[in-house]
Amino acid sequence: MEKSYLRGHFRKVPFDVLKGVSLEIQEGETVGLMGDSGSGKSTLARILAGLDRPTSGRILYEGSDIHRMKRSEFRSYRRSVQMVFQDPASALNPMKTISRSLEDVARLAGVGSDGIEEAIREMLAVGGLDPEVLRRYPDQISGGQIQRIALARVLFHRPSYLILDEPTSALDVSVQAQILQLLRTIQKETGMGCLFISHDEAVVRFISDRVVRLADGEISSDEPPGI
Ligand SMILES: Nc1ncnc2c1ncn2[C@@H]1O[C@H](COP(=O)(O)OP(=O)(O)OP(=O)(O)O)[C@@H](O)[C@H]1O
Repeated sequence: MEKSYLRGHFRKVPFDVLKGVSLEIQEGETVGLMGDSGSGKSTLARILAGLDRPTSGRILYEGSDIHRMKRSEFRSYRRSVQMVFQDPASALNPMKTISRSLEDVARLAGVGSDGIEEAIREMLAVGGLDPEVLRRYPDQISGGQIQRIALARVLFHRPSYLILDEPTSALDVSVQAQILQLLRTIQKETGMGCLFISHDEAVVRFISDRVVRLADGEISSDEPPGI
């Protein structure tokens, strides 16, 4: 798969970010993706989540090219492959309490009025969150709590795959460790496949079954030293 962006003010020149990238993630597998800043990690993540298109090449899901799917199939793909970003605060409406935001998630997932309370309880449990957070606004809770809420929200859609783009980079080391532990528990319980993007080698190695590296637009497998 290839991806080029057009660059330049007067004359647009294509800039190749991804050149012949090939990556397969098996069900239940966690692949760590490392690479320097600007190497194209987020570009690849967005393409895999169906938020952007490759310039050429295909994204196959259960054997089907996602950009040749029927609209309803593509929508279902978008639900099956969820993404968590580095700055989840921006994904929460600052004008709504956490309770209202979680209620929206449940409604969007098709939960009726009588199931909302139970859905919110489930999200709190998955994120290991105190119900106390419900009446607060996003700027009244910690970065770790926001990331737990972000995880609980996407997991409510029961995704088959989760793409995490630097999900713990903005957090203190101790909070980072708690979120990674939570992720490990969730991975074990759900059997989800994950693509975990980080520039932090220790974090990537802790969470991943295998690690790949993106450099010069290409993917190579990254073996730990000594193997
Ligand atoms: N929409 C866009 N239009 C033009 N160029 C873009 C666009 N999005 C990203 N780029 C460029 O593509 C390259 C790869 O960006 P990308 O964000 O994918 O890298 P990254 O590896 O995730 O970087 P970081 O680790 O700093 O987040 C960068 O040079 C960036 O400037």
